[in-house]
Formats: sequence, structure tokens, C-alpha cells
Amino acid sequence: MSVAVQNASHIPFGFPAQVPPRLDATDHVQRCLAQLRSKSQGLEKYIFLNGLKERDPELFYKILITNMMEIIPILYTPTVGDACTNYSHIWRRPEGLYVSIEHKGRIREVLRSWPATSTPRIAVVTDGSRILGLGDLGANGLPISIGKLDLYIAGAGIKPSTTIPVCLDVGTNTQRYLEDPLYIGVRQTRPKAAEMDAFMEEFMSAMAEVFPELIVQFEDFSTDNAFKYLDMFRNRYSCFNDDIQGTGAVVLSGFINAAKLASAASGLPLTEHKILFLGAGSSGIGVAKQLLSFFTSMGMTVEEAKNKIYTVDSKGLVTADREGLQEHKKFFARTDYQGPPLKKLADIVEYVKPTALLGLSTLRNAFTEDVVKLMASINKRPIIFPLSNPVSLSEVDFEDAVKWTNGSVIFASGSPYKPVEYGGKLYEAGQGNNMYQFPGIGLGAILSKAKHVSDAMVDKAAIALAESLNDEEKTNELVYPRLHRIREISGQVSLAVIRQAQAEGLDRNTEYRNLCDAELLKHIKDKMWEPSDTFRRGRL
Ligand SMILES: NC(=O)C1=CN([C@@H]2O[C@H](COP(=O)(O)OP(=O)(O)OC[C@H]3O[C@@H](n4cnc5c(N)ncnc54)[C@H](O)[C@@H]3O)[C@@H](O)[C@H]2O)C=CC1
Ligand SMILES: CC(=O)C(=O)O
Ligand SMILES: [Mg+2]
Repeated sequence: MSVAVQNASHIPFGFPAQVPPRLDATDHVQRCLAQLRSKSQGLEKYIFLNGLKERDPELFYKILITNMMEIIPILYTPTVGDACTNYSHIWRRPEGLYVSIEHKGRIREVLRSWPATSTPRIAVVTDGSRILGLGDLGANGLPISIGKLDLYIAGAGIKPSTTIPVCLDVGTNTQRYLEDPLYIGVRQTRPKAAEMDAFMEEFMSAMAEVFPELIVQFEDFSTDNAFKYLDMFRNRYSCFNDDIQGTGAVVLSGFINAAKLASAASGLPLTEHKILFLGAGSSGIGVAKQLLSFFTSMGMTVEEAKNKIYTVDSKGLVTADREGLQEHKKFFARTDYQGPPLKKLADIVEYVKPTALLGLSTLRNAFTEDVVKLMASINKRPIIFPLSNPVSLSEVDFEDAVKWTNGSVIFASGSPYKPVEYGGKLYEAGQGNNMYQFPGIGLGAILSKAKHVSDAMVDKAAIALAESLNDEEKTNELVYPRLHRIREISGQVSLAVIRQAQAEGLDRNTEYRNLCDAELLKHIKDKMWEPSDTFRRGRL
């Protein structure tokens, strides 16, 4: 092997660096994995991977794509939660786009400074105000945008250079960050609604002007703003909200598969299921709306479908007679409950007798032993989905759910759990996380150049995911496909999204209209970016 000389600018005093004579690309993958595995803490692994991505992005993505089960929990939930919480302290280099409240009036200029080497196609945009279930992390929220985009790249083959991770640095209401001398964001509290709305207007119109081919994914905005900005922008720009729509779609699809398993055991038709949500925020209400849309597509009236859904917030069962009820909670507020407010979850489960209990509350261990056992006494196969992230906020741990239901639980969680052995059988947890949806929704929107991301496109994405289980996964009673198939799944989701965009005339790229499904699927797969296998071979 020839020995090349690298002119690496980080070598002190300008000495040229030399690649060792026996450096082999395949061995180097193993070397990097060994270095990663030698670190005991999740955050150290995150920092290591981040450094690898800077040094050798092709190698980083190769390792990610070929080791998803191991790497995704580091770059994404749960470890990305630690990375965000500590971002001001672990920050090493610029790796995304910060648009600050101080840039008001000149946001276009700031966007134009983005060093794009390809036409930008997808941006994940957070304002850091509700990162996972960890609250207002301000400018520390950037790693969530980066992590989501790494999933776009690994899970749907989006070309890295076409992605833009964005954090809107508009302040934080978290006192410990405002007092932290190393905090990297503007040191002020969040603006009032009118100022924030004007900022968002300028930002979105600048994004559309500077990056006309771009889809915007809103991520981890606090509840009110999540709903508000989706409503404000969804018919004007190509955008969607991952926490409302992506989560809605992924949980609907897991619910469909879980309900089939539960109904097979109980004989109860799908239309007789009752769903209880702990958490009535952006994701809880997003999922409830997606379920409503599914039930109505099965022939139910809106009232009948709504009647299947119960929501609970920090004050208990959400009822219409409650004073000062927030706007987004009103639609699903119950009008049929008479009696003193129901506050305890066990009492609410006793009253509702749900077939499915879904947690999007950020409340660790909210599904207590008595609640889980009650679900198991009401249902032969209780559906229990603790969906809050990261895993430290999960409403119930997988092992407990299996044990307390004597193995009858149908389980999916927001963050990953390892398989559990119980009574001589191995149980696998599903991962009900929007990562199964947004890469395919985004890819479909990018390829079709969708004018908007419609509700029907999201509905179709959910059904495509539900139908993507293969025979092995069905035999093992999984409710989501195995993660290593994510590219294949994203292809199917993307196909469904493109077809729906065509049906609604939202596809600005009309070239795919004449392709049959098999041809279009092949085309989608051919479009997926792959890291080069050479990894810097040119320099080795
Ligand atoms: N698995 C997935 O793909 C996703 C999971 N999530 C997770 O869902 C959680 C919630 O996210 P959002 O809905 O956006 O947050 P949010 O702040 O909009 O909503 C939280 C809801 O939980 C309720 N809540 C809080 N404390 C409670 C208590 N003690 N008892 C009952 N209810 C309580 C609140 O009243 C609110 O309705 C987060 O942990 C987030 O990471 C969010 C999106 C996707
Ligand atoms: C998964 C996700 O989007 C969240 O927890 O916010
Ligand atoms: Mg989110």
C-alpha cells in the first residue's frame, strides 16, 4: 500500500501527518467499533461518535448503518437526551445552524451563510423548548435535530449534505442554563408569543426563499407552539410536526398490530377497543387524532370514534366541564362523565376499562403495579405502550410490565428495551418511536416535491408501516418491524406518501405518476444514499 501524506490542519506546527503503512479500511471499522465499545458511559460514546463523524463521515455512516441496534440508542433516544442536557459542556465544534432571536430582521442573511454543498432538502428545526421529556433546554437542543437527521440518513438514505440541523436560539426559561457560565445560547428568557410568532414568520419565509426545495420538520416545540406553528405553516410551506404527526402515525400503526393480537385473544372486534392516554400534550393529542382518523376510515362517525378515546393530564381525566381547559385538550374532553374529578390513574382505568393504555406523560413509573395488574385483569392481552422518552421517563419498564401481566402484555416503548426472559420465554419490546415514520414521510415528500404534507399522506404512512411486518415478525408477535429493516420500511412508507401526494395533486414532481409500484419502489431504493466503502482510501 502506498503511503500518502495528509496535510491535516490540526497537526501542531504545520507538520504533515502520515497514515501508518498497514492501515486497512476493513480493520479500521473494527478498530473504531472497539474504541467505541471500550467506553462505559453513553455520553462518552456519543462524544466519540461525534468526533468520528467529523474526522471521517463516510466511515461514521457506514458504522451506523451496519450497527443500527447498537448505535441508534447513542445518537438518538436515550443518550441524545444526555447529550442535549449537557451540550454546552460537551460542545466541540459547529455542527448545525443556529438562528438566534438576535438575528431578527436578517434571518435570510444567516441562512445564506449555511455552507451548502448540495441543494438542501430536509431541515429538522427545534426551538429547544421541550426536548424529549426533558423540558426547556434552550440552545442545548441542537443534538436532537442532528440525531433525527442521522436517522434520515441511515434510515431513509437521505444524502448527508442535503440535511440541515437547526436550533432556534430564542432564549430559555430554565434558570440553571441562564446561570451556567458555559451556556452557549442567548442568555435571556423566551420571548412573548407575539415576538416569537413574528420570528417564526420571518424564519419560515426566509427558509422557503433561501432553500426552495426544503421540507421542514418541526421537532420538540413546547405544546402550544407545536400546534400553533403546524397550523400556521402547514398549508403555506412543505412542513410537518414530528411529535404530533410522526408520533400519531407510528403509534397508530403499532396500535393496529397490537389490537389484532389482542382481538385474536379476546374475540373483541377492532372497533370495540377503548384507548386511554396518560398525557394530553402535543404527542398525546396527535396520536388521539390519528386514531380518530383511522376509526372514521373504518366507517365510524366522528362522535363514535371520539367516544373510544379518553385523555388524562396532570389533573386527571380530561372532562369538558373543567375550567380553563387548554384549547388542544377540548376536542377529546369527555362530556359523559358525571361525578367528582377522577384523578388517580387506577381509578380512571377502573372507570374506563380500556383495552389500550398509552403513556405520553413524561411521568416515570406512572403505570404502577396496581394499574398494570388492573389492565391485565380487564384484558386477556392488555396493550400497554409507555412512550415517553428518554427511557428514564418511561411510564413502566418492560421487565415489570411482563412480570405484572404474567407475560400477557403487548408492549411498545418510546425508547429501546432489551429482551426480557420470563417463565422460560424470551419477550421482545417494540419501539413505538416516530423514527419509523419521519424518515419515510420526509423521503416521500422530498422525492415527490410535495407542496404540503397532508393528513392523508400521514394516514397512508401509518398504514404502510402497520402492513410492513414480515412473517417472522408476525410469528414473534412484534408490533413494529425489526430496526435493521428500517431502510426497507422507509422505502414502503415513502411509496405510500408519494402515491397519496399524487392522489391529492400535491406532487410537484409528476414524473412518478406513470410508474407502477414495483418500479417506483425500485426508484426510491436506487435514490438512497450509501456511504462509500473506500473510507478515505484515497488517502490511505
Ligand atoms: N415515542 C415517541 O415517538 C414520542 C414520544 N414522545 C414523548 O412523549 C412525552 C410527552 O411529549 P409531549 O406530548 O410533546 O409533551 P407535552 O408537554 O406536550 O405533554 C405532556 C402531557 O403529560 C401530562 N402530564 C404531565 N405530568 C403528568 C402527570 N403527573 N400525570 C398525568 N399527566 C401528566 C401533561 O399534562 C401533558 O398533557 C415526552 O417524554 C416525549 O419524549 C413525544 C413524541 C414522540
Ligand atoms: C421521539 C420524539 O420525537 C420525542 O420524544 O420527542
Ligand atoms: Mg420529538
